[in-house]
Amino acid sequence: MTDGSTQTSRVLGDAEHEAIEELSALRQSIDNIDAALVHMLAERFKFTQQVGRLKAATGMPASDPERERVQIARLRSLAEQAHLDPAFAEKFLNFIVAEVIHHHERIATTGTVDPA
Ligand SMILES: O=C(O)C(=O)C[C@]1(C(=O)O)C=C[C@@H](O)C=C1
Repeated sequence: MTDGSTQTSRVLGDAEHEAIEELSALRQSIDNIDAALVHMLAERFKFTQQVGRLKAATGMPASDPERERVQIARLRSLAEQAHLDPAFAEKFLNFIVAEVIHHHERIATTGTVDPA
């Protein structure tokens, strides 16, 4: 067919094809970053479990609000430099630290972070 509507739909088809290719490439990079985040978080939790065992063995409290204050100030500043919302960076750290504190408490009471 040579009418205008068929021509329009062929051009749109090419644009859609390019958009799908671009979306796929962007998603590959997002998947790589998500994988890196999981690996980095796994390493962080390995270290915090060592901290939990140290704190439990020596009777130190699970949480350290002064340390958290310093971490939040540092991450907010890094986030600003990186053009990431500092409020999001703070929420993200708080979310992780809350889980770490649960782990510390479980280590102190049961000796392990594994659920009973
Ligand atoms: O540094 C500590 O004392 C920790 O227990 C680790 C950690 C953290 O995940 O960064 C967790 C809990 C504390 O309140 C402060 C920091």
